[in-house]
Amino acid sequence: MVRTLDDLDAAGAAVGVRVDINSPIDDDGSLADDSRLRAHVDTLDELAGRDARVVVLAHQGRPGGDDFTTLAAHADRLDELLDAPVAYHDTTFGADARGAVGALDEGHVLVLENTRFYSEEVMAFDPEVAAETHLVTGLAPALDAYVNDAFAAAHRSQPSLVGFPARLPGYAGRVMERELDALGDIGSTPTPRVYVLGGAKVDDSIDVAASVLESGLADRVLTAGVVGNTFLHARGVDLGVESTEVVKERAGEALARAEQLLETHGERIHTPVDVAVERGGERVELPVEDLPTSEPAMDVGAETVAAYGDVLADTGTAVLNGPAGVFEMDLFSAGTADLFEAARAAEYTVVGGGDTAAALRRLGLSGFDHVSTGGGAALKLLTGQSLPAVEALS
Ligand SMILES: Nc1ncnc2c1ncn2[C@@H]1O[C@H](COP(=O)(O)OP(=O)(O)OP(=O)(O)O)[C@@H](O)[C@H]1O
Ligand SMILES: O=C(O)[C@H](O)COP(=O)(O)O
Repeated sequence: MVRTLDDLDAAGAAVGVRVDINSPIDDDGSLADDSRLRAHVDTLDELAGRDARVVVLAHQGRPGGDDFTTLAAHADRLDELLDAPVAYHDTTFGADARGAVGALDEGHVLVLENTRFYSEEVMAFDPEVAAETHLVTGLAPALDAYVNDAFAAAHRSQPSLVGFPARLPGYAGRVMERELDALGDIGSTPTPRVYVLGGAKVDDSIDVAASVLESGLADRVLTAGVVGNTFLHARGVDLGVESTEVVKERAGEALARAEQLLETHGERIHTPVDVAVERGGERVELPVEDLPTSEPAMDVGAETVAAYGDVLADTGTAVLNGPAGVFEMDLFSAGTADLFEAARAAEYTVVGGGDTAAALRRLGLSGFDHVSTGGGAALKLLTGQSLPAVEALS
């Protein structure tokens, strides 16, 4: 059982709060999207409002990436979003950081530097070993408690995620609590359970399909996007040169696994019955029987949405991951918009995936029971696996 903020005596305490505010960064170093910061406002304002001294720990990007930057801009934006005053400090652990935490007033928030500026934080550790890292031993003495609100990073075993709770009393923040409530026990949600797998991370989606079909978590898998094209190809449909190239590039060795899955669970895996292409600047929908075509298949067609809609209307739980087409282009957004709309007919709907959440925002889709802040972390829970950072809290 994970303790929550309801169990924490916050007043006057120095509380380290691990959040996931890893965000897209513009060329000039500013934040291109602040939705991940907004997600943590409740947790941070609640703690500050309860007179905690709030110390924010977070990562941004990976070493070597263009988005691997300081958290100064994140602190500035949090200062605008939170009721509490927010300051930034340019180290994460050591005497300097401990001094800044010691000087922090009750009800104030201090954002420490990007945890991944330190090499230990890009490695995976068992919690007992993570508790001995410089990052943890160099900051924990200044803290009274640790809150993990970083659901989207909870599939990582890095020191800031699994090391602190070995040294300090650990609690789940409000984001973590909501995500675990919605996704933590997917096996007890209403049945039949249908996984709708789209998007372009084909190998990941094939892993998910294999896992949920074999464990029985999924009664059916509906495929769309490049994932759908891959299963069509694996079923022996010739999509045409362009789409076949994308499928081979995206699926790689996973293509053979898709073929095996069709052999063992083929009757539970649904593939598109029509696809949309661009012809003379117009959207044209082609039945699968009319393939191959020289244009790339960029979306599912209306017949597919109707067929999948029939399945979803009799569904207990719909789990949606990945858009049904290239939703970023107006010509190919209909499949995603209409399929997600149809999924709302299910008794309980959960949506996971970073690009999927962006698609919902862009297409103005709402009304799902739960939209996860996490990609990889959500998928782990949705395939019935546990998360190291949550285990470390328990
Ligand atoms: N038929 C298609 N052809 C090419 N690209 C497609 C097609 N269908 C969907 N996509 C692309 O798939 C991308 C999103 O796929 P992805 O698997 O990354 O989604 P996600 O699971 O929500 O994201 P994440 O796993 O990063 O949280 C979009 O950029 C979209 O344009
Ligand atoms: O954006 C994410 O998925 C999380 O912040 C985890 O980031 P990572 O994949 O670089 O560990």
